[in-house]
Amino acid sequence: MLIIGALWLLPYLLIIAGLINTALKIRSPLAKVPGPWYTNFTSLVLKYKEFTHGRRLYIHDLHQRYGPVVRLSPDEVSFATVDAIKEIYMSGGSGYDKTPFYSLFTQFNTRTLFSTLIRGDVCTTTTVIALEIYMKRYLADRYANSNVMKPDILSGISEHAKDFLNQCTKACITQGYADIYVYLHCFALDGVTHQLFHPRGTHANRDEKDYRLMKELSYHDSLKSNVALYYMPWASDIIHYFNPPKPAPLSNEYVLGASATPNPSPFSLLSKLQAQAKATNMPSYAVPAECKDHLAAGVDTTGDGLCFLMHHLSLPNPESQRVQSLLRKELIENPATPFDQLPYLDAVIKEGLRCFPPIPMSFPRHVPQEGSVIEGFFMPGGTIVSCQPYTIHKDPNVFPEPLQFRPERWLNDDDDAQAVAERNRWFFAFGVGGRGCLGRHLAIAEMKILLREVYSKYRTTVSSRMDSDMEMEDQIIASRPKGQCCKIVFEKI
Ligand code: HEM
Repeated sequence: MLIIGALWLLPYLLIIAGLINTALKIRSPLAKVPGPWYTNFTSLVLKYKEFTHGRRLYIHDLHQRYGPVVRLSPDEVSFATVDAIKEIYMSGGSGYDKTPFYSLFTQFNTRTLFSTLIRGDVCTTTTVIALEIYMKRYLADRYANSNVMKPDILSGISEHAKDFLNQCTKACITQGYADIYVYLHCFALDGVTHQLFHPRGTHANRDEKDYRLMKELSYHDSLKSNVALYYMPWASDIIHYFNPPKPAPLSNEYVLGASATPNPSPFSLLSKLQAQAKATNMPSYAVPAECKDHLAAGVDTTGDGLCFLMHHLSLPNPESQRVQSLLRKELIENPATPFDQLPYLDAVIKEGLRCFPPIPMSFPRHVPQEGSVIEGFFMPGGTIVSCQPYTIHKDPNVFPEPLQFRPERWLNDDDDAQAVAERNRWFFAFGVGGRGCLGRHLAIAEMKILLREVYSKYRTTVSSRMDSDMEMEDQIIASRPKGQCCKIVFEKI
């Protein structure tokens, strides 16, 4: 009775709570950060943009309007300068830890290198104690350039590049074009599994079962349920009820089986992980979970990056044709030069990753508890801060005419060495610092070997039957060609 009698107070209490909340927001240090007025009070617009594949472009647009520091929500700020990159990602383990966003990437309910948030992180929501950051140092030698450049690894990648070209030329004979999106993702799967599991790597451009495995990995649409899970982990049962997680029987079966292979090749990641598992009491799922993580990290990234790049080189405009001809000239004139000593090839790959970074979206981190000053603004502890390659790579002061695809901007003879060095500092496609990409050398070797295989023998053009959208479409962290199809004609030279 008393409670019902006091109900008339409720609207007043809500108004007072609202006013206190507003006053706190206005007094928050983040109120000083440039950004639309509503981002001081709500994250709803940002969440809506994330839910509708629009986060990256929304943030980019805000940077163009408000400058290099932009408030995205009452507790999130985006930066677009190299000094901010240094502070957030390279402060030598200073405590800008990954946010719980990365919990979306656990594998077999186990945290892995990519989804571990902090040093010595102990997983509370899932079943197993995390792999710690030291694991990265331990595994790093498998991805070091000196390991990737071993003949056993390079010959495997070359073989897979030949399979790719073989599929494309066969498809051109039978249907007049090749859907390179499919065959490039097969190539990326084969390349990464060669490194992970040899001799149990896949041959997706030859083998029907491996091809289906690639399809399972690369053709999914899980953005909305992942965004919902991130913001409402407590509602996971309801979210899964309405949007059940896509089963991945082929990849799970493959990874579990391959991870148990006895005596994998000494250069493989698996050999190192198995040695570690023997020497320590690593939980049983840690080895397959780590392998699945690297599989996921290495397929869409390399496949999408190559797809955007080859599509661009094949466009029917004089500039694309010019770049393709120059690339071919370098490859034909230097058949015996190792692929990592071809400057124009290197510049083409770099420019491709600048214009079309496969992970173009922010890599979110938490400000350490004591707070920090970034670009002159105080960020309270716990603020989410990030930079996104999509915006970093388009700064016109560093990359003049940023929308133009110009490999020459990476060559010393085009400009002075200082400008090129500065551009390298702003190159952010693989992230940087302690949590930067582990597979970068492998990815670059794969891309170079494939482009050499194709462009030293073939001219490529976009097919007249190309009817798919090649716009970048945001997924949860990566972006892929929207239509997931890219029809290219291969013509022997
Ligand atoms: C063009 C291809 C690739 C691109 C653009 C790329 C990009 C990235 C980026 C931006 C990050 C950091 C993300 C963040 O900080 O949130 C990352 C992390 C990572 N990448 Fe890659 N990646 C590529 C290929 C690969 C490959 C082939 C592998 C391995 C087989 C791999 C394994 C990893 C791993 C394990 C991490 C997590 C590192 C950590 O958290 O300490 N990546 N990658």
